[in-house]
Amino acid sequence: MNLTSENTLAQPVGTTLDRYIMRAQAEFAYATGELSQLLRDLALAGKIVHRDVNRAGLTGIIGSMGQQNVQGEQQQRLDVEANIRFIRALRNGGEACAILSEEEDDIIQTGNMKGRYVVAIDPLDGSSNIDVNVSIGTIFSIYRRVSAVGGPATRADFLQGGRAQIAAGYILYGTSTMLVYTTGHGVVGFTYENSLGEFFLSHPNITIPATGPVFSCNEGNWFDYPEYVRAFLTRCKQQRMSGRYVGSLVADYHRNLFTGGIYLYPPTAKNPAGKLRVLYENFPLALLIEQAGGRAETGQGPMLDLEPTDFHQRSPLFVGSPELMTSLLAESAASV
Ligand SMILES: O=P(O)(O)OC[C@H]1O[C@](O)(COP(=O)(O)O)[C@@H](O)[C@@H]1O
Ligand SMILES: [Mg+2]
Ligand SMILES: [Mg+2]
Repeated sequence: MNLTSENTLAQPVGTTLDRYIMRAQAEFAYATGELSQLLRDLALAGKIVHRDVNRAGLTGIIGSMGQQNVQGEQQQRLDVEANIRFIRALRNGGEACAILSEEEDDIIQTGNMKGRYVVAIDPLDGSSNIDVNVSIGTIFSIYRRVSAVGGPATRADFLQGGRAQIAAGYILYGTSTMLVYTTGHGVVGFTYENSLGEFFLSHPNITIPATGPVFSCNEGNWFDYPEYVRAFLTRCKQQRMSGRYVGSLVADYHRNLFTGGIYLYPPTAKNPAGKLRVLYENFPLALLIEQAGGRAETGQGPMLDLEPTDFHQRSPLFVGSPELMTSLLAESAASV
């Protein structure tokens, strides 16, 4: 037998998401498999949205839907498409009793009354980049319900607070499609293998570098930024850090997670309470970053300590490498 050919033959393809989830589940004696199934349902919808995103220009799922969502934002066709895909997958999966989506005014009761989980979701993040072929994503947050199993979900199920999340993650539809999530035991990343239709383990233990070369914010809002934010950004520039801003939260966040850096969406004149939504953007990304060794803040304290009051509540978001966050907070403290 020619050894070289044996070494090159049948290269292992890696650990599928399914297998990884099963192994992780086996580590928890009390695990019932419901959360595992929920993660699979999200991954399935993610695969379909990956396909829809990839061929949007051919299938005509581009452009505006000609209607607004509860945020007063123009809905893109892919926003609506992705929303339908995730709701359907979670409804059919049977584990989520209710869903809160960026694209829906109120809670969606799935009819899975026995379901023990609720999901808050941003089905398509980075809507302004959809039609220009720039990376976009999906962001999700999972809670164990506090309402009685067997009945409808309630507001309280979604307003438990960021530290009550039992899992959170995102799917990035970029140069490759990746699923990144945490169940409170570190952060793990999977890459989608198109030809096999499977997510494979590619990043077993993601941690953010203590600092990094990147600051990320929409400087078009510069004149609205609080003084301490401008002072911090000025120092970043004096240190010749690089400004990087895709305009898709998931893509900017993902880059910084790997290179080290800081993402800032401060209050602006247009969004005095901040632009990004607490329940399906800020909380899930804050849980992930803390699990990866970074920090997330509102400007008034840790993001995960914010007590949510409304489904589509917004807040400022500052998130990234611990050392950069510490110096931003020092700037803020000095400005008081
Ligand atoms: O255009 P701006 O003001 O910089 O805002 C961009 C931000 O808004 C968002 O597009 C908001 O998310 P959605 O696309 O899900 O509404 C973020 O992805 C992005 O970081
Ligand atoms: Mg978003
Ligand atoms: Mg969105």
